[in-house]
Amino acid sequence: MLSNIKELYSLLTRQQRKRLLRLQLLVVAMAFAEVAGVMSIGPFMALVGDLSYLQGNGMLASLYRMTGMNQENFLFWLGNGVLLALTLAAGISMFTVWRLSLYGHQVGAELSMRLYRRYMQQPWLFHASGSSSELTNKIAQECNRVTESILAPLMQMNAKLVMATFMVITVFSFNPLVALAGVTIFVLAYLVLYRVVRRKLVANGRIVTLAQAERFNLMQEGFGGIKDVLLLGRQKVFNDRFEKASRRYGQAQGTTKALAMAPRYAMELVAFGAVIFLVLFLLKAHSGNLTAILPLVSVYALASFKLLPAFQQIYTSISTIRGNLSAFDAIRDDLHASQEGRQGENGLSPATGVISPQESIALADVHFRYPGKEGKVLDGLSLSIPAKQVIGLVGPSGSGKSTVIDMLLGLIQPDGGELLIDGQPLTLPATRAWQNNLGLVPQAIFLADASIRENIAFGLPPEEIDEARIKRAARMAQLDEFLQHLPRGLETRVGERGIQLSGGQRQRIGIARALYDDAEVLVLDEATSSLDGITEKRVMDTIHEFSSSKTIIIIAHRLATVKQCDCIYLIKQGRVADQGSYDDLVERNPLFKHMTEHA
Ligand SMILES: Nc1ncnc2c1ncn2[C@@H]1O[C@H](COP(=O)(O)OP(=O)(O)OP(=O)(O)O)[C@@H](O)[C@H]1O
Repeated sequence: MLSNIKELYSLLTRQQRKRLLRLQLLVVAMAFAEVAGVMSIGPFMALVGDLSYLQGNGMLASLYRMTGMNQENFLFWLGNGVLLALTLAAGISMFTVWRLSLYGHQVGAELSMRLYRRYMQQPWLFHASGSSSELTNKIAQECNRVTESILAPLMQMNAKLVMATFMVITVFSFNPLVALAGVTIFVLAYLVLYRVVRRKLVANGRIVTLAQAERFNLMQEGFGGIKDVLLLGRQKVFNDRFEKASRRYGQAQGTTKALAMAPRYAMELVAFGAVIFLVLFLLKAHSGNLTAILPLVSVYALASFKLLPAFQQIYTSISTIRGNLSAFDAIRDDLHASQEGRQGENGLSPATGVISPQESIALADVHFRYPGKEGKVLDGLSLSIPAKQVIGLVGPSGSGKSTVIDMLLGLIQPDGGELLIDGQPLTLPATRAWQNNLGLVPQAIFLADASIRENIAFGLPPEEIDEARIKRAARMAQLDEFLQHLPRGLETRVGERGIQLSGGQRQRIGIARALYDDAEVLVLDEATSSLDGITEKRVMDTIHEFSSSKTIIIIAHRLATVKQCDCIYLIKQGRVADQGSYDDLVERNPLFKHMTEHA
């Protein structure tokens, strides 16, 4: 557990470490205030028991003589003084606890920001081969567990440990034997309890992590594929699986919480027993003189009143941390990686500048294999796309067309071969500038639960959206007529993932999105497959209209879509099998001819 805490500390930024150090001063101040508050009760109780103390030579007697008050008044004001000391101590404690809790939660929030930033910066392949529910779970759930169940308890424990140490030292100075006996009893009792439950806590932590990941997965699968779920009648399967995972989660989490809190009652019993034993012991030692033992008993009673919850808090913190370390395990590697990434963050090319192809975009003898997959998807593929022309990519399903597009877009890097812009290889740092000039309409268009306007200007804050560009893009994507029928026009919300729209409407918003930035290279990956013949023709005519100013790459299964292309590449098993105009290919290529007949 200590090594994990050290590791967590190493993940803090320099400012966070400095702040933690400053907080320690506050923690020490709190401990002092608490101890002073407790100690001040001693002299007061001594005086209550025996007013003759005021006649002696002690500090209290000198103070009494200085004030010139009568005995009752002095006792009254002394009582008020003690109360003030206790109030001050409570105030400082409240303030410290507030600052500590704030610190823990701010660090937690920063960790989740770090993870979000890291995942957002990962290349396409990272996302293409992973699960988005896993990432969401790590940021939302595991980070929350680290915050609530590791960082926050650590902060609490930090304060209580310092306070308890100060308190024990002070009690020690009053009567070492009594203090030693008391502390030994408590520490031993807690140690025994902790040893007994430790294993259970670790096992529970793992169960919580696994069950929670499964719950997130089921939520994403269930709600994401609700249409299939409803049609296939799989609700029960999903419900059962969710129920099982939730039960496991509830059971483990409940047990962990109970195990962290349960010893309180046993410990209260031990504490009361100890106080009774102490009173009896002191009475015996002072031959039954109650006045003599009253101050000592009051200090011990108040000290244990403070120490008992402190011990309990330390124990609860340790068991909560132990039960949730698995949450830290789940995000540890990503957090380390995010720390390394932070240094390189400035190295990311800025979103400024564009690379504008004047002659050609080419792939030269490229090879590519998806990580973890056996065969090559692209196997020595070469093609050249003249600038300002319209090019079609066709081929059987799975032949590698989308992979070619991802490579042209700079989303994946070839294992061998090169992407050449005007004959120059595209370097990694220049990729951002290249992408600034690209517009893509993907097969599956992601729509956010926002207005049509916000979806066209995807990701831009509303104040930065250019109205003229929105209108132009909507017009070119043949959205005008559709928008006229909507009472709220561009303000209409589309529902999550555009659920309130038809496939064709979604596609046209996707096309408008690609046109919004007026990119010089447009890539349409099955972009018009959901449009009816007439709308598709209108969209394609508009696209062909600006073919003299843009380079356009079209993937289509419906071969009529690529009929007007200047050149068509036929892709087969990761290579270019043939190329030429539509008519040429129909005439000479049996596969192409076959495809036209069955399109
Ligand atoms: N993210 C990925 N991870 C692993 N393999 C992948 C991934 N994406 C695609 N593949 C594999 O690569 C091969 C080519 O896929 P690709 O999507 O490029 O083909 P395509 O010609 O565009 O197909 P379609 O016309 O059906 O869209 C397929 O066998 C596919 O299983």
